[in-house]
Parts: sequence; structure tokens; C-alpha cells
Amino acid sequence: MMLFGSEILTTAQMRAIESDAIDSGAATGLQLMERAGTLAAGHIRLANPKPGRAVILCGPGNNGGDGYVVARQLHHAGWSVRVLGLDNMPGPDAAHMKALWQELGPIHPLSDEQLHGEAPADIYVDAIFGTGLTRPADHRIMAILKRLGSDDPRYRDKLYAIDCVSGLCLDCGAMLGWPDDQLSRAPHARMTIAFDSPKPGHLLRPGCLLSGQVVIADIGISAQRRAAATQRQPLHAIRRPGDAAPGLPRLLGKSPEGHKYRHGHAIIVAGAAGHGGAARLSARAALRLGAGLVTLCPPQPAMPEHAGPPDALMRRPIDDGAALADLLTDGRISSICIGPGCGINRAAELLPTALQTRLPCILDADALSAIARDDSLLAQLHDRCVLTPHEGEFSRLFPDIAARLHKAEHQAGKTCHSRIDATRDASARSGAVVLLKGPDTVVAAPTGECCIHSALDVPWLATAGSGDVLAGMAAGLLARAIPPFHAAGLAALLHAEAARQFGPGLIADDLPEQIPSVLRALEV
Ligand SMILES: NC(=O)C1=CN([C@@H]2O[C@H](COP(=O)(O)OP(=O)(O)OC[C@H]3O[C@@H](n4cnc5c(N)ncnc54)[C@H](O)[C@@H]3O)[C@@H](O)[C@H]2O)[C@@H](O)CC1
Ligand SMILES: Nc1ncnc2c1ncn2[C@@H]1O[C@H](COP(=O)(O)OP(=O)(O)O)[C@@H](O)[C@H]1O
Ligand SMILES: [K+]
Repeated sequence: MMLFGSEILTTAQMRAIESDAIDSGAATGLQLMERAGTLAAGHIRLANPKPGRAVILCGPGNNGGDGYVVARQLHHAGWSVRVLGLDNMPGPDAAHMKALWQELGPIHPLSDEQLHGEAPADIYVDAIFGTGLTRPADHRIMAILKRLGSDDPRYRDKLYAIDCVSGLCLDCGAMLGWPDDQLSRAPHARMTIAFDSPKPGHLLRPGCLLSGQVVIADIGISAQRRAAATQRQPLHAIRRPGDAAPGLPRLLGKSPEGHKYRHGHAIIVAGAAGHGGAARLSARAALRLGAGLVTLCPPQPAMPEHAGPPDALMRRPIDDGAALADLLTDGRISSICIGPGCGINRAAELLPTALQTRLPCILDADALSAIARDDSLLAQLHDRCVLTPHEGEFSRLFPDIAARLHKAEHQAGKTCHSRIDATRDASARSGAVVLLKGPDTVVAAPTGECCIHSALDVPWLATAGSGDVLAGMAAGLLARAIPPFHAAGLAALLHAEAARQFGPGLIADDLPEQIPSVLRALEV
């Protein structure tokens, strides 16, 4: 699907692919390490064309091995290199790389005192821990990491991380041993050079906030990755809109011979008087995304509140389940959105009717609260439903799954349950597509398919009503017969792009109005 870019690999999958490459004779471990370190050095040099002074921090394992290769390559490129490393016996590949470095220069102790005693450098390379981190770093390494994350201008904006910032769990994005309130003092890399494929921790918070620019170095194991692809549950990053073309214009465009009913009819259920704004935002978004018709359905007493623009919007009062059932006998209706401004009781009353039709459904806000308090509603969900919870709603819907996300045991390196695992579990349990909102939005389908959308650069999306617009966008896409998993991912992409194009000062009302320019830029 044109929506999805790089595959994202867990660390176990990455290790398995690496083993396949070695076992098949495609490459030796030493060759992979040489490529990894050489490519990392290349990216560092591209970002810093003039040779300067580098301090390379090498840990006890293969991540440290990569670091010794970086040190050698920068040295040969004319850099003045200082290496700080551990006095341990690493595995054979890293030991070999360490020995090669020792032919060129000394290894100083890997300690905070040594680091801070060094003359200031132009860059610092973090090759302490990579995918092999199993527990929080000890206090000696912690002191180094705190130094690198400090406000001291000697270290600011100079950090290059090999595979990841040390301490990061690449499977879930957590920083082992770092309480949430201290994360601002964790090392923030300028660039992370990762190998073959991004890992979940590069895209999930807080990892994505600490990784800087993530560049992916091709170490020559893509054939092994592709060969084993069907054995993995698919997990992809959603591309930026510009990269998602050329398929998107065809998907979102309208054919010359189409008429409005060809483009679907979305029903947006609204709530009691005084709460109509949310549903109207959803309705505008559904219209702007090209649903052929959109009907807003408040209860009768709230009808006057919806008299204003947009005139393209149809209104029809729905007072109860029977009225909704009557409306839904119109076979041209192709999606329903329930939740924004709906009221929990009203959502609870209308949901069984909506779900019985098996029409594509967006369930947001109050609909999620209604489902959270009534297991029988959860049991009625189906695979054409899309749930769009933020973290609070997610915790109410799936308290046990959410609790595992924040378990302290993970800080001890024992278990790891990421936002991806949580969203997948929620989707499997509910039988619906689940979109867990945030700057690192995760979408999962009951089939196990999953994708991540990064919107770190558009924090202005955190504004009242922006979720209502997202729900409406997804409703519009569902109305146009885009399958639920893709409709959800695409809504996340277009929503963020609308915010990106508008920029600071954004309020939710601006988002639907920005859709035409987003579509134009996509050449729809
Ligand atoms: N998997 C692959 O395909 C490749 C991996 N490479 C590199 O290898 C790295 C993984 O290497 P390793 O598996 O050796 O793991 P790491 O080098 O990330 O670190 C693990 C080492 O540190 C120890 N350790 C773990 N947690 C610790 C803690 N809290 N305190 C003290 N010691 C701790 C482990 O016992 C082990 O010796 C990757 O991140 C990458 O940099 C590259 O060389 C290229 C290919
Ligand atoms: N810091 C952030 N950066 C990027 N996107 C964000 C951020 N915070 C929230 N969002 C996005 O904004 C939307 C907010 O939705 P929601 O929490 O339901 O708000 P509301 O209920 O006010 O509409 C979601 O799409 C979410 O992914
Ligand atoms: K590292």
C-alpha cells in the first residue's frame, strides 16, 4: 500500500535476520560490523564535512564494536579521535575491531571523569549500548549519559548515537532507568544511525524525542529481511504525504463519471443542544475529504443549533435507536461516526443499532466512554469499526492492557510491552481497528497489521476539537469505501499534514479548511 514506508523491525527480528545473513554465508558478523561502523562514520562525516575532534564512547558489546570501527574510520579521514572504552573482553567481532583501533590509538577509561576531563570535542559518538541493553545502565554509565544530556554547551547538539541513544529500549521506546520527570536530562542525539530498518523505539516516545534525525544505513541484509517477511506480523511507518504519492491521488481523487452517491454518504451523529461544535467539526472534515453526502444527526431539540453553515451539510433529527435504524435502511449510507459531542448515554443508546448494520463506523470520544462502561457493546464491535482513543480513553477501554504499558518491571528490563503491542492487543480483543492517538499514533487491525504515524513536528495538533476532525476525516474516507485500516492511517497522515501546512496558531476549525490545499499539494 502506497501509504506505508519502511518496515519496522523488532530487535529480535533484526537479530534473526542478521543470523540468517551470517548462517547463509552472505556476510560474516565481522563484515556486518565493519559496514555498520563505516556507514555510521560516513553519515557523521556528511553532517560534519570538516574533520575535527571526536570523542567515541564504546560499550562492552557489539555496539561498542561499531564504535571502534567509527573511531578508525574517522581517524583515517583526518579526524583527531579519542576513544573511551571498557576494559572487558567483548565478543570476537568487537574484540577484533577493538584490537584494530588499538593499533592506531589508546583506549581511555569509559568514565564521566575521563569524559569531562577531555578537551572539548566537536562531536561525541554514543556507542555504549545498542539493541543488547538488558537492564538500566549502572551508575558509572548513567553519570556519562547525564553528562551528555546536560545543558553544558560542550555537549549540546554534538551527540551521534550508534543504533540508539544508550539506555533506550529499541522495542518500546522507553529509557531504562530514567524516571519520566528526568527524561529532559537524558541524552538527545543530533543524529541516530540505525541499521537496515527503523526499530519501534526510534518512533515511539520518548525514544523518538531523543533520537534526533534517524538515518538508516543499509548493511546489506535486505535480501534476508525480504526472504523472511511473510513470517512477521506487518509493521510499517506511515510515509510523509509527498513520499506516499503516486498512489494517493488515485485513491483520493474523483473520477469524471462519478456522481455524489458513488462517493458515499457519511452519517455524523451529534448530541444534545450546546454540544454541537464537535460533531460539526467532524462533518466538515468528512465533506472536505470528498464524501459525496454528509448528514448531521442531532436529536430534534438540538436541530436549531445546527442551522448555520456549511450549507452543503444535510441535517436530520435522530432521537433514538428506532429513528437511526430507519435512517440506515437507506442502502446508500456508507459510514457512521458516533462520539464527538454525542453524550455517553446517547452513544450507548444508538451504538447497538449502528453496529448491527455492520456499516463502517468511527467510534470516538463519548462512544468510547459508552463502550468502556458496557462490555456488551465491546462484544458487538466488528472489523469495520475504527476506535480512535487517546491515551485516557484507551486506559478506560482496555485498563489491563494499558496497565502493562506502564509496568515498572520494564524499567528493570524484564518485560517490554510497547504502544504497538498494546494497540495490537486492543484490536485483537475488540475485533476492530484501533487508532491510538498521539504524536506517535499507532494503528492496528485485528489481522495483526500495524502502522505508526509520527507527528512530532506538529504539536499544534494538541488543541480542543482536533480529534473530532480526525474522526470526521476517517468517516469521510470510510464513506468513500477505503478499507478501515487504511482509512485510519490515511486520516492520521492527512490530519497531520493539514496541521503542518497551517502551522502555529492552528485551531481545530482550521483543519478541515486546510484539506483542499493538502489535497492540491498531493495533486489529487
Ligand atoms: N544485529 C545486527 O544485525 C547488527 C548489530 N550491530 C551492532 O550490535 C549491537 C548489538 O550488540 P550486542 O548484542 O552485543 O549488544 P550491545 O552492544 O547493545 O550491548 C550489550 C552488551 O552490554 C551488556 N549489557 C547489557 N545491558 C547492560 C547494562 N545495563 N550494563 C552493563 N552491561 C550491559 C551485555 O551483556 C552485552 O555485553 C547493535 O546495537 C549494533 O550496534 C552491528 O554491528 C551490525 C549488525
Ligand atoms: N503533541 C502532539 N503532537 C502531534 N499530534 C498530537 C499531539 N497531541 C495530540 N495530537 C493529535 O491531536 C489529536 C487530538 O485528539 P483528542 O485528544 O481526541 O482531542 P479532542 O478530544 O480535543 O478532539 C489526535 O489526532 C492526536 O494524535
Ligand atoms: K548507542
